[in-house]
Amino acid sequence: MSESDVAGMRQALGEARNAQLLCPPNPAVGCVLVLPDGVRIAAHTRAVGQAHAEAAALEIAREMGRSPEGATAYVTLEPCSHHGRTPPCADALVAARVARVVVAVADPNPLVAGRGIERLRAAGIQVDVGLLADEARELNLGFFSRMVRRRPWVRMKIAASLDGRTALDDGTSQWITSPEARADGHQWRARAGALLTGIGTVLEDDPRLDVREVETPRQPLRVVVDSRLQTPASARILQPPGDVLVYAASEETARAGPLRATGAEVACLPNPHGKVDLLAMLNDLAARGVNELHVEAGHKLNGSFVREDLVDEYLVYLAPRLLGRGRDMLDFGPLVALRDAPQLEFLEIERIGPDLRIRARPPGRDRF
Ligand SMILES: NC(=O)C1=CN([C@@H]2O[C@H](COP(=O)(O)OP(=O)(O)OC[C@H]3O[C@@H](n4cnc5c(N)ncnc54)[C@H](OP(=O)(O)O)[C@@H]3O)[C@@H](O)[C@H]2O)C=CC1
Ligand SMILES: Nc1c(N[C@@H]2O[C@H](COP(=O)(O)O)[C@@H](O)[C@H]2O)[nH]c(=O)[nH]c1=O
Repeated sequence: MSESDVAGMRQALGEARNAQLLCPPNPAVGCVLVLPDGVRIAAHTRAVGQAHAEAAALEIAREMGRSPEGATAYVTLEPCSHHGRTPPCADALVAARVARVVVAVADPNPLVAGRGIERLRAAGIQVDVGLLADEARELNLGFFSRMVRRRPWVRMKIAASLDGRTALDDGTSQWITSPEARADGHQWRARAGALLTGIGTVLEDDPRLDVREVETPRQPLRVVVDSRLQTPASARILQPPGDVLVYAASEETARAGPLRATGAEVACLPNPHGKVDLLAMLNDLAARGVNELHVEAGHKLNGSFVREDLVDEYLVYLAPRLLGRGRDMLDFGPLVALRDAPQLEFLEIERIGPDLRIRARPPGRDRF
């Protein structure tokens, strides 16, 4: 593939990034059409139920009065071949008589993988697959996770002091990190399909757990893990905007009734210890279309996620202050030997205002 192919795909990836807040549960896809005279038309997936990237680019070409015939299309994900909420993009590209399609990565959905590419090739279109595939996959890691593993990509956000405390002993935690770091945290909230916390945090912090600090076209689903349904009907997390889902270990109707009356959904997924079954919950969230799950809970629930090896990525904000005694980040262990310590790799370390943002993953975690 040539330098201009790489440039075309880079532009398509940039387009896809612009769709990341907008289109969940659909993947964020970018498409760049390069017409035979070199004119470029770029588009990305629109909101759910509206045009996919390829259809959006073809529509722009039509509006410009330009024919896409003979064009090269750069797409960050294999064009779809099935009738979902919109018609198949592979058919639209065939009907538009494009000459060549460059695909970054094949669709991970086992039911449709490869079919779009086959459809294009069967129509005589040249199809090249695999350009900047890792970047394209990374951009939609949540969608890949839901399709392949049947669970969301779990990103755990923790805000702590440099000595690793997330609250004082009495539970006071607002605020440890700076306004800049908190706004950055909202950017990560905004791209998630769901935001999750535990009943301990609901009772101590009464969080809203919505997206306020950045502009967003959509509010994620808010999820509370609350085995015994202790969430008070007055909790701020139950207020608008957006939907709320409470996972319990027993559906005690006396407690579930008032919660449901607020509009929240209550789902019962017990584990053998009388708590919420976290893996079953992840499967359920995936079935509901959640690609990325943003966890913002206290040390107990965070610890359970780690113990069950369910965290795919850590998003840790460290403030340059010391709290001494107080709540930890993660309540798990004690480990009997250092070799048993879960191993991570740093992915990225950034300065956000006065704080540090560290992203880390278990090695090879994104290879599924
Ligand atoms: N700085 C930060 O980043 C953050 C700090 N915090 C701070 O954390 C503190 C609250 O921490 P914590 O009490 O640990 O709250 P959590 O949010 O971790 O909630 C813990 C509760 O979740 C319930 N739960 C249900 N199922 C499970 C399961 N499978 N595994 C574990 N827990 C389960 C348990 O209660 P039950 O059995 O009744 O269901 C448990 O007590 C507050 O002080 C808050 O300010 C909170 C969030 C972020
Ligand atoms: N203390 C602390 C955080 N705490 C997290 O933010 C939640 C409050 O959310 P909301 O009500 O939507 O503003 C709280 O329950 C906890 O999960 N976050 C941070 O970025 N920095 C901080 O210092």
